[in-house]
Amino acid sequence: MPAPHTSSINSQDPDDPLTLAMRPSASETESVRRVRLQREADEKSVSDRIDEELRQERERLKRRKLDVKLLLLGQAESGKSTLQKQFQLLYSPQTLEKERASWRTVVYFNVVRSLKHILDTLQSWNDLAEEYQSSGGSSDQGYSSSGSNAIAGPSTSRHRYPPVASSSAHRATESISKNGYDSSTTSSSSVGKSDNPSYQIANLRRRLSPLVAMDTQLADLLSGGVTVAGSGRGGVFVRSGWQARAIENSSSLTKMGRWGKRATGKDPEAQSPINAADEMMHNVQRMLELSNDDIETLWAHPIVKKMIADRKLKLDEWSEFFLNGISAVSRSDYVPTVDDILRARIQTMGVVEHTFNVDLSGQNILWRLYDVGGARGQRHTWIPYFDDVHAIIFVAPISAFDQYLEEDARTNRIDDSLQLFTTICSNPLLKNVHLVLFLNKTDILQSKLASGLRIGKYITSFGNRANNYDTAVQYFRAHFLQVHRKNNQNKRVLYSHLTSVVDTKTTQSIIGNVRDAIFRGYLKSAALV
Ligand SMILES: Nc1nc2c(ncn2[C@@H]2O[C@H](COP(=O)(O)OP(=O)(O)OP(=O)(O)O)[C@@H](O)[C@H]2O)c(=O)[nH]1
Ligand SMILES: [Mg+2]
Repeated sequence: MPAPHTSSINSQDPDDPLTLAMRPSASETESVRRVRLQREADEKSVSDRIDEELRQERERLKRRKLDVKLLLLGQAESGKSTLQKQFQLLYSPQTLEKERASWRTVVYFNVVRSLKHILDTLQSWNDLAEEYQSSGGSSDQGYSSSGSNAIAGPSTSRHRYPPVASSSAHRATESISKNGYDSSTTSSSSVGKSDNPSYQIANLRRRLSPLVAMDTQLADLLSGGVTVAGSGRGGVFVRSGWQARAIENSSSLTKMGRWGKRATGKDPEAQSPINAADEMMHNVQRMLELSNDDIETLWAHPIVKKMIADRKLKLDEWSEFFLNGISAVSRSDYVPTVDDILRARIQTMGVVEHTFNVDLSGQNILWRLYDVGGARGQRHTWIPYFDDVHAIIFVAPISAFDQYLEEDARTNRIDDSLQLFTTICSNPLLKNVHLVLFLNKTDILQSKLASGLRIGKYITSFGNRANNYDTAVQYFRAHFLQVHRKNNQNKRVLYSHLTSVVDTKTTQSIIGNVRDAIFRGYLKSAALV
């Protein structure tokens, strides 16, 4: 059916009132006629263009109807984006390869945030640290509120060099040399001169402060300067497209010669934001390289180890991963490996679409995978995607029994996952959707139980069950299955898997099974249409 505006211009019916109204007057001069004809031709070309756009949009929607749509849902930090990376690695490895350099910004940010968290925690416990000192950091007696300033050691005012809080990357590197970061003037061995742990920590704090001060600038670079309430210790919310910004930075860095030359300030391009970002990344890399020994010393420090063992210092999985591998990360030629990319952590903001071409039984089908932000403040953005989705993978981290939501410190994370799963299972819009449950982070569950953490301490209904992996998995699985059973009017099947989505080999084989099952459901629903 033609669009209304075309019918009014082209209508040829002589009795049509609009045609009558638009008929040229009998006294129309030649020049007026030419102008009128030109105007009508212009209007027709605009109208034809709009018609063509509408036709293309209809085509696109028709094709879109044939695409498989898959939503990844679950609370923050459950592993949705990590699972999305595994899909990407399997079906579009070249795009992950292209993004590889951009992940360096995220890894640096993860390292800097982790150092900040360690130093802040040490500082906040400094009043209680006397026993740590007197026991050489190996006491089992825990902390006492002795009121000493032991861990932080000399107060800031007694520091030989004031800590650097400059927001300028350039000033920060300058202060690194002044503060003795330069390995030719000071090395980490000077830290070890004193046997006093508080002195050691204070010294490390001072030396690492310029690097730690880069935290906000790295966050701004990743988020494009958009700060969102609820960006927690995990870091920063990023929208889709953040890689493009970071890739631009990385490629211009490569052009500069492997972090080599710095902008002189004479080149007008040096004033551009990209160059400011280049310079900042260059400085962070140099700081990391020069601080490598200090980071290793801090990370291996008996007080830090003891605080982790006593659970006074809680670190996220990515913190431990990158601090353990700091010597590789701090090298000037560091490029994140696939494993690093799978471990790197940034919070997803809103809903991000990823597309893959999947070949199945001779058919090439486009899969649209939607990765969502799982924090509470992000969940309202999911709803528009419920309309025509074919399948959902719900990711629930069952290692999180001893953790609480960052957005609500009173809610246990397993409870939150179960509540969220209830709302998904009971949503009428989703009643025919193929549902898959990933009970994720089983590797972390295993190591937490091996370290003696007791589930019953955090989840009272676990009671006196055996505190081992099989019992725990059975218990958590039963709870999720029960939620599904109670909210399953349509008698749909729930497919569940025990996963550790950082493990590429097993995850990719699970993805293969999930893909086949989703595709069977998709073919059935396509046959019904
Ligand atoms: N060890 C281990 N780490 C995991 C696993 N799954 C995810 N992670 C890590 O957990 C962190 C958070 O994972 P993400 O995939 O970013 O979490 P998300 O669900 O996308 O979080 P939001 O975007 O905030 O909703 C990352 O550092 C991952 O590497 C797992 O099975 N085992
Ligand atoms: Mg995410």
